[in-house]
Amino acid sequence: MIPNAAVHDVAALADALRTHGACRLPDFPDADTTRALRDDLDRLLSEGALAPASVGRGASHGPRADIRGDSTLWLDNPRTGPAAAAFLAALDTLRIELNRRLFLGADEVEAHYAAYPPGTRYARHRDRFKDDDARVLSLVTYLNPDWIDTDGGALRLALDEGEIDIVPRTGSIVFLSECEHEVLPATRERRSIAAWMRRRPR
Ligand SMILES: O=C(O)CCC(=O)C(=O)O
Ligand SMILES: [Fe+2]
Repeated sequence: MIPNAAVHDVAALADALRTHGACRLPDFPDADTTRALRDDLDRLLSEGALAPASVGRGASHGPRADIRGDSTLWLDNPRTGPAAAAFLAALDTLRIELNRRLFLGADEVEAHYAAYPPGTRYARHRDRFKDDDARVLSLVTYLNPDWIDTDGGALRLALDEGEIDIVPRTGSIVFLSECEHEVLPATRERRSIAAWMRRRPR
């Protein structure tokens, strides 16, 4: 079982990450912020602002719909609205508090909007690249309030205690970036924000 925590209870969140490697934040972001982020993503999608995500690095870098089918836009892109900037600031506050408790040494936050068309997936992977351990903590926020379990699209996390499926409705899930996970296909478009707390290259 993955514990739940409130975002202001950073001690509980840190404890869950230490003991389970993952924690749900069912009430983060709050309802108003969630609505504003959903509206922002709605607008960006209607403007065609998201682009097919790439996988890999260097020469092998490029879109691979067989591995991941989402389209993305970074939250710090000038086309995003004020809700995106406010959410990045909230994530940064969380980063600082978690650093204090977990000694993550995370220097910065990065986040992108993502939309998975029906039937697309993200094959099992780690958010750390083989040659780069910059990402220490992953956080995914779901923007699909009327999602039902049979819509599919679960995030499947491979934790020490076994595989756990997260329904991508609302709220956020936080997990260690070294943990393997995959996004299962859904019957409808699946919207989210994927964020990472990471070390700056030194
Ligand atoms: O949307 C999710 O549930 C996870 C997305 C993911 O694994 C990623 O973007 O690296
Ligand atoms: Fe991932």
